[in-house]
Amino acid sequence: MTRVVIAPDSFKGTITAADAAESIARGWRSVDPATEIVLRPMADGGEGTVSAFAAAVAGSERMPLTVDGPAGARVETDWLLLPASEDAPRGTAVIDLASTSGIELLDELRPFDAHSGGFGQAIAAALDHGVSRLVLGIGSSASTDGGLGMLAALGARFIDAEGLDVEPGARGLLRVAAVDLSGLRAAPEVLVLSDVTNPLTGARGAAHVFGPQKGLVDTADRNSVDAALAHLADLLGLDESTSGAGAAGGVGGALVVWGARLVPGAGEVARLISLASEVHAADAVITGEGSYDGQSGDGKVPSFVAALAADAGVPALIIAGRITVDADRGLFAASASLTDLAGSADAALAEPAHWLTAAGAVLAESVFRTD
Ligand SMILES: Nc1ncnc2c1ncn2[C@@H]1O[C@H](COP(=O)(O)OP(=O)(O)O)[C@@H](O)[C@H]1O
Ligand SMILES: O=C(O)[C@@H](CO)OP(=O)(O)O
Repeated sequence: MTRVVIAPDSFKGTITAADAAESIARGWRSVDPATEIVLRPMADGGEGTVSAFAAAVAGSERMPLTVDGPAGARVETDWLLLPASEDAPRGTAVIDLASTSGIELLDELRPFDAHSGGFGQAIAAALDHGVSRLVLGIGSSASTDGGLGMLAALGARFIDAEGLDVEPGARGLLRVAAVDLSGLRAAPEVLVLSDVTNPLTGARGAAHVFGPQKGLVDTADRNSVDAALAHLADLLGLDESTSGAGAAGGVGGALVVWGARLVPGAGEVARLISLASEVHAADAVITGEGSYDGQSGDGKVPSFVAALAADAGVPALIIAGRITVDADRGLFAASASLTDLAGSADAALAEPAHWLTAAGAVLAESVFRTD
């Protein structure tokens, strides 16, 4: 083993992608100091997307602003201004929803009241600045509001049966009777990096798949929100089956209505950091995320990196905070779970860097045992 690429996503709630990659490298080097290690922290549109661009694009500038967070309290955040280029003469704004309306900004889950308004406010700020192009990362959201909050911040109106504006969040979504897009700001060129490819509704849709992690724990509640998303799609003329429309609680679908183009985020970030050529030149690639589970096949970082590795004929290895029984282990030549190594989820969550280093060593040993 002479060259190893380490390309994890962040481990949500515990450690950034960059720190995770360094910790894994430390563990690998403790087994084989001679291996050349290439660090390529990844993101998929969810948290860490702006950071990945900031690290990769020279001359980019953080633009601070304050928005209404997912629970209403003000959040100090920023968007990223990429330098002007031939095809974007007034610059490109990169904004991630995780930094304005993300689940990690909540003190407690608010399945009916959390909303995506702050993301719309940040987009409006970038439009006010006059940028030529928007690159929007979506994922890691706190809400299932169908993108109502975001579109409202951009000038749309969502009206109840009495003709009044509905309240923010899924609570308002459940009562929408009509939409008025006449005041919606015009979209420039908008590229959306989506962390998942799920449709808006149904068994693989926003409410049923990502609702529970946001607090929509009752099946009856998820069914109501799912039906409300379907109604919203009808009103907006959106095809519910659009790939990625179910990302970030339906923000993906709302952005399609605004005229955006949705692409799988992992692929776009990988292109930016030249991951494919690094993987081709490697003897193995290590990826990872907090929870490697049944959702991870839908365009998330580990399955994307595994596909790149398969194309290159290079073995892929995975480290995750936990690996559930429904996860597809078959994509990887070896795996390590921090929860198993630490003996409990609490222990793994308490010291992520320590257990990532241990996992890096375990994977290196497994490779050298079979060499
Ligand atoms: N160090 C860790 N040890 C154990 N589990 C972790 C660790 N870090 C994150 N997790 C688990 O991973 C979950 C987040 O999953 P992750 O894959 O990072 O995000 P997502 O699936 O939303 O992209 C957390 O809720 C937590 O349960
Ligand atoms: O925000 C969400 O609804 C989901 C899917 O986009 O993101 P994550 O799986 O990262 O929590």
